[in-house]
Amino acid sequence: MLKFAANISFLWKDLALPNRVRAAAAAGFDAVEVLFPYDTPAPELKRALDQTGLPLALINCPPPNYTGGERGFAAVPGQEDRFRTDFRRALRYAQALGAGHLHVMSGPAEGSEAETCLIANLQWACDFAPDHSLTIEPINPHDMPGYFLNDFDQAARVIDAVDRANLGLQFDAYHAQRITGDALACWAAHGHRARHVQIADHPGRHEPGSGEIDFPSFFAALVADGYDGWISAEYAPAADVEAGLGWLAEVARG
Ligand SMILES: O=C(O)C(=O)[C@@H](O)CO
Ligand SMILES: [Mg+2]
Repeated sequence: MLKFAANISFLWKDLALPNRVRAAAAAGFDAVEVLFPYDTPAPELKRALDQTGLPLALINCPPPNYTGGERGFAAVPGQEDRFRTDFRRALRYAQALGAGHLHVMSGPAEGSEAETCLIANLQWACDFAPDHSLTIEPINPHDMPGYFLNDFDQAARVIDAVDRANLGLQFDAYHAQRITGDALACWAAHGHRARHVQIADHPGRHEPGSGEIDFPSFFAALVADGYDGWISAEYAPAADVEAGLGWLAEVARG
């Protein structure tokens, strides 16, 4: 059975973070994910998670000092010490909250030197946290110009080169559609590497069903392929969050 998480960095933005967890539980989600939870004291968030019983599926690395700064350092040559410091902090936060995955952001870079740097940093991180699941996510270059990891073949190459069991692909159907023009074909090629899935339709990055991605077929492919990880709703609600949740009942749960 497919399991759905609410990305509470995108959903219920008008509420305080702990209350977004409560809203996700009330709306029927099975988990939450938070991109950058670091401005909220971990015990406050933990209390809401414990009260609702919702697990935290994922957080992003790097942690603090992110706001207004770069989107990670993992692929930036010369920033290896910064990467390690950030990673250790993010890991502590992930462990305090029981976060399932840590999404390691590659940051702004280009070229083969950056790829070599990313591979070495990920090998270090995987070995530093062998019991923790790490993910990398290709992000489309229109939304995040200059971000290093912007292609699924590139992500596959990096994952294979890192060669650690605790690193996997974060497959975002919206980015897959925007990068390749065909999210389903992209899933067919790369889904076997996926540890975590995120969804939004394209264009617009709104609710599934609002754009061109065939989500019933996408969900059917996940089921057929035995995908058993989280599917996180990482979209900008077209209007009210609850009013846009018809897809959860109708499309995803049949
Ligand atoms: O932008 C996305 O898509 C993500 O999943 C984020 O983790 C990037 O911050
Ligand atoms: Mg995403």
